[in-house]
Amino acid sequence: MSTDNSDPIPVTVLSGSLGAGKTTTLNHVLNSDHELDAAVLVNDMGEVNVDADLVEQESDLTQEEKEVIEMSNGCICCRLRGDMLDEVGRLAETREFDYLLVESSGISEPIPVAQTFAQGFEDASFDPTGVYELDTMVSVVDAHSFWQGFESGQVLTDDDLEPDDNRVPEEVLMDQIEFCDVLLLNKCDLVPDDELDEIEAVIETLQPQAEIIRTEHGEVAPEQILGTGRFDFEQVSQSAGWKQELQHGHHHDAAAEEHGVSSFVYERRRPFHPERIARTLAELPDSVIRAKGFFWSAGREDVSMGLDKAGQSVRAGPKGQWIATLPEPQQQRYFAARPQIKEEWDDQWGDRGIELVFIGRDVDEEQLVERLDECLLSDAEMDEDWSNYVDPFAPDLQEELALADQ
Ligand SMILES: Nc1nc2c(ncn2[C@@H]2O[C@H](COP(=O)(O)OP(=O)(O)OP(=O)(O)O)[C@@H](O)[C@H]2O)c(=O)[nH]1
Repeated sequence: MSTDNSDPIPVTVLSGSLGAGKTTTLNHVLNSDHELDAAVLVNDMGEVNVDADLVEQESDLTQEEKEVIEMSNGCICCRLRGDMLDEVGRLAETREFDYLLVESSGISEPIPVAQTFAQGFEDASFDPTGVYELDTMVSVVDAHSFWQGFESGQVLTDDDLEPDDNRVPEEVLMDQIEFCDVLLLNKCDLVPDDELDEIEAVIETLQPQAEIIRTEHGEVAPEQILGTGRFDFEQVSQSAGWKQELQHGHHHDAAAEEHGVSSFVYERRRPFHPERIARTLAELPDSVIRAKGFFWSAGREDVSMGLDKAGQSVRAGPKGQWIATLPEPQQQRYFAARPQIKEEWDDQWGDRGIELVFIGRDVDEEQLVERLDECLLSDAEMDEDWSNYVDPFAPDLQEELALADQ
């Protein structure tokens, strides 16, 4: 069976940390669905592409039925975005197959891969839109090393990533959890059930919309990750728990609460004292797994500061603009689109304020709120000249938050 030439070829992308079980899952699916006429694109960081050999060896499918394209020495999401499109373009022209499976390497990030398929890539010779259609974004998460995954504290080396990209493994893991349609919690054979329940409660809070499937040795039914039709760029971009919480308010999840997993929004219309909040953010308790949002730092009325905490990694710094600093016509457009902004407008400060989401396990919410409140300017400080305050934040979010005396 092969697809009609005019139908777009569905694509499933598997992301996941190194060793999470992507290849194992891929082999399981290829071996259990013999009707499937799939091309497999494997992107691996190593010089020798072991994964492609594995896929070839273990699958009964003949070379004619299945094409394995190896791509080495780079990460799909950056250097090889163009190369990946060249390959899938060549595949689309010369081979007939029903389905494209992409295994992206351990540190590659799911969002750029999805963007490449959904929107193409400016410098590439091949435009995938209309030829390919992203069907399902799958993230394979290693249950056995789940907690360590948020504690790496490592910095990826220059060899792993583009020079302007200095993200740490827990941030990439967070993207994999937050940006997927189906999440395979793999290696469940190595973890006791009560701990799996706990891990699942955390994942559900970080990512309330994906389907979570527990697996052992990647044993998933092919139809759970192929031809699901679940992918929708807009929807998945909005699916992260912190975004849902900011946009739609708090949602009670009994299962999560039973396991001590909670989330809340901290919202104030007053600036933080820059040094106090920098210290507090740098010292957030380990129980806070995820924090995200924006805040107003006194003395920096020109920009909104962003906060992005994933596991041990914390970034805070200038992120965006306040609507209050935009030219009048642009402000009017915001008011028209979101009347709530106008309703909450402050005569003096406009939309400046604080909105931070915290997600964690066994977080002492009361204590954290108290600590954050202490970082707000006092009434006396509100009348001070804020321009004398020291700004401890880096000029952008490229650097992790670190305090000089720590
Ligand atoms: N115990 C156990 N081992 C597993 C499971 N799934 C995979 N493994 C083993 O974990 C190791 C890594 O699995 P792979 O499928 O190669 O992982 P990967 O995500 O493709 O790894 P990279 O391609 O290196 O990023 C292999 O030795 C697998 O046999 C599982 O569910 N349980």
